[in-house]
Amino acid sequence: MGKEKLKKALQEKIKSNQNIFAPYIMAGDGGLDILEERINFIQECGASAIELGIPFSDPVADGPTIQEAGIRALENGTTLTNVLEKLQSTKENRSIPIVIMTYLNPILVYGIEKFAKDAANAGVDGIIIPDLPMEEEHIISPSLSDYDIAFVRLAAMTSPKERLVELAKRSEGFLYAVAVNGTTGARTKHDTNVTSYLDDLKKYSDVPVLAGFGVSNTEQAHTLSKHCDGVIVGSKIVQLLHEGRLNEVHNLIEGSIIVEFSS
Ligand SMILES: O=P(O)(O)OC[C@@H](O)[C@@H](O)c1c[nH]c2ccccc12
Repeated sequence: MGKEKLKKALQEKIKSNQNIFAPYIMAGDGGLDILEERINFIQECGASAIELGIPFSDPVADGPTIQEAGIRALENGTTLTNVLEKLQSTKENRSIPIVIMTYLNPILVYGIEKFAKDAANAGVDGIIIPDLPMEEEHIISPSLSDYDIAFVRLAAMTSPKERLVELAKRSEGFLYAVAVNGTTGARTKHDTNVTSYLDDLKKYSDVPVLAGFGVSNTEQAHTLSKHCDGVIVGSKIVQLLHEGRLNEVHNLIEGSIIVEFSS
């Protein structure tokens, strides 16, 4: 469970020479009743892990696509509590690691210790908290550690080298390399300096490095994966799922993980 499960799932992909692909989905978008079905579908498409977003009223790091998905989920009555309950009641049917992405506030409201305990019990393997700076993370890291939940850190392109080195050292499960200066949202290309940023993070990190923000097609996934271990795709996946374009989700995941040999 937990850290070990996440580590193993990612290492397996790396060993079999595939790129890692971790889709982000918004819990409760389309109703909590279809969450299990969506997780199973993504698992079957060959994803290595799922980043599961908890909807929040003030999602400062998110662009329009994920903001709108969050509003739909909140309107459906989705809360951290009922997401954890759903994960708990369906955990036997799932093998793919789950990483929860939530802003800090819902955890504070829930209670830090109780959150770590209930999340572990629900089969949550890792967590990402984008609005919790490194200087404040001691409020939660001991509880996560007690319950064996991997605490994934986010690296930003604007951070100085020493900070990136420290974040890489602390990160558990994988290191999330934010690949744009801005909010989440599908883009068709990245700045050219992203590649050297990823190369640097690979040097600093003992855990896999995954690039996220702005990835929306297989070409970008391949380009970025040459400089790290794989990608996280949010907005594009959220949009395709919302529109019921499951075939395209499948093609995006499958087409991104398979490394083509160039002659
Ligand atoms: O949507 P994009 O551009 O594909 O980016 C990934 C992203 O959605 C997901 O990882 C995420 C959604 N909300 C976040 C907030 C902070 C950090 C990361 C996230």
